[in-house]
Amino acid sequence: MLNGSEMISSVAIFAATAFRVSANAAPFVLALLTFVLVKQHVQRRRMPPGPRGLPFIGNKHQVPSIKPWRQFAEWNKHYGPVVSLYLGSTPVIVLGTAQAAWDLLEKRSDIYSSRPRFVVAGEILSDNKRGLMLPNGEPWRRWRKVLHTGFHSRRADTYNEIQSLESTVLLHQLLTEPKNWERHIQRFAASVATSVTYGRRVESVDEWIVKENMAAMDSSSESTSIASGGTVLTTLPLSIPGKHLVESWPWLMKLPRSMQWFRREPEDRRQRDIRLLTHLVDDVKKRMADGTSPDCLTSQTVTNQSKNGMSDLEIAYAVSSPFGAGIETTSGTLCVFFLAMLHFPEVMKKAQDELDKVVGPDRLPGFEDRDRLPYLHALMNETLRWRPIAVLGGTPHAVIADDEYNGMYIPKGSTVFGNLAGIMHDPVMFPSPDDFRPERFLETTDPRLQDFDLPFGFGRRICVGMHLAKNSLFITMSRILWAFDILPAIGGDGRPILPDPWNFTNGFNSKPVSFPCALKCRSPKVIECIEREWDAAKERLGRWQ
Ligand code: HEM
Repeated sequence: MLNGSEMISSVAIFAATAFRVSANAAPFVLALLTFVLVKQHVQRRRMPPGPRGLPFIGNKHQVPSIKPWRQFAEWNKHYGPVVSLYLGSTPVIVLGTAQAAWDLLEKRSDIYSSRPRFVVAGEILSDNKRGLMLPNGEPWRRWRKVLHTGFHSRRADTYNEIQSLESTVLLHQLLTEPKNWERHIQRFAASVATSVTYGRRVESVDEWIVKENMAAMDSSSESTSIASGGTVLTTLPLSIPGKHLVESWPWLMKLPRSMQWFRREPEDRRQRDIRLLTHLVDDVKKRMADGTSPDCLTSQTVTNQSKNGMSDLEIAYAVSSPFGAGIETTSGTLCVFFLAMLHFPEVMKKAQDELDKVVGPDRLPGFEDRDRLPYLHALMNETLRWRPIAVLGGTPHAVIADDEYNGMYIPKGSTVFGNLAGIMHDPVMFPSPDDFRPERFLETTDPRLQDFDLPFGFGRRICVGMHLAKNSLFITMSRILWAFDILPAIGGDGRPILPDPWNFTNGFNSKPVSFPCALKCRSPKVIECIEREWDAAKERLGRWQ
């Protein structure tokens, strides 16, 4: 929807432009506008079905800025698995079933793997150095290769040691300070990210490296949200009046630089980001030189600089990607896990029975138990399905050539959302979708569900940190359930507090709004084991200090 400042600025610009247009040019402009409208109307009739919009603004007024994925899912229910709409002059395609998303974003990924234009976050804020927002092309391929080399399946397993040690720290924190469970989870996710990226762990989410990086990522994801198909996904308060406008009217970039009011704040932020990201890489280089840096994404990428052909600055931006993409997604999914355990205690009990049988009370579960814990594995998949954090499928895709799907025309330049919030609740693929039933992943013979990658996106853009994320989820979920019963907190009136299972944040990633819960240690042996393992872990963690 157009906000107040957008509306005022649009009218002002339109009036100023109209004023300058001479009387002779007016008929030409009118003809041009009519042509655009007629073309859009004709094109729209061949496109997938969808809600009727208005001239110029399209469906902007119908897309809520709060949790737009819910409206998208409603439209998919009403119009079918492929829906089209317009946000301003940008055609938008919303995919509401996994099949439609696989058919287009995977099978045709040669044309569906680009990104929409991100004027503020991509071009101004990061000078096109944040790969998540880069269109399909050589710079994105170089960026992606660095991250793929750092996090492909076998390489991700080389980080098991730090994930295991960090999850031991997490258990100890949950044991000694259970009230702050959410903060401990965030610290775990942040520390895994800094360790695998810069070979340096963090003791607290208040450490500057986390705070500074999160601030950099926040400003980037704020602008990304705004750009994702016009004003959809606007979630954070905007500090730059009229910043939206340049996403809808990129020709404003052609104004003399001094008149581009929307530039100043992101450009200042860019200088700050460059200083921070360069400092982090320099620190790793220094530790590489004196032989104290553990193997990490930055050390690998710096070592291979002549092969990957990237500049120092490109490397600094590329290796920072796990911060933006990996912390909130991992910690948010773990919060969903806590929420689900409160609502479905019978599932928790089943997983604990499996852990007791396979692991027993005398040692912590480890990565070596992975293949012998099928129910736990199914529980992890069900957590990712029940409430996907990347509600709209992460950053939207863009299609770079005209296409046709089941007789429907999809124009080049469309923004495409794989609406995971809707897809994961498609009752045909997931019967009784609101239930939390890990069994659905054990009963299925569908290989796409047995090897469940759907929560991680599609095609060439599929989450590059998927294996690392799955390892983090496995080790934390198995150890937490092995050690604790997750129970509702007790309110002042003596009654259990059960949080609303739909109370989620608005935003690019949507996670449960903070809620209290109680953690009860399952046996005295568990406490002994956590204390023992924590003592042993402290020394080994020294490598990542
Ligand atoms: C539970 C945790 C996670 C979930 C649910 C998740 C989900 C996603 C999704 C849905 C996408 C969009 C894919 C698409 O465009 O089709 C994505 C992209 C991405 N993810 Fe993750 N992610 C998680 C953890 C991580 C971690 C730990 C890392 C870091 C190592 C990471 C790095 C990335 C990157 C760099 C991209 C952009 C890929 C590109 O544009 O080519 N993610 N993720």
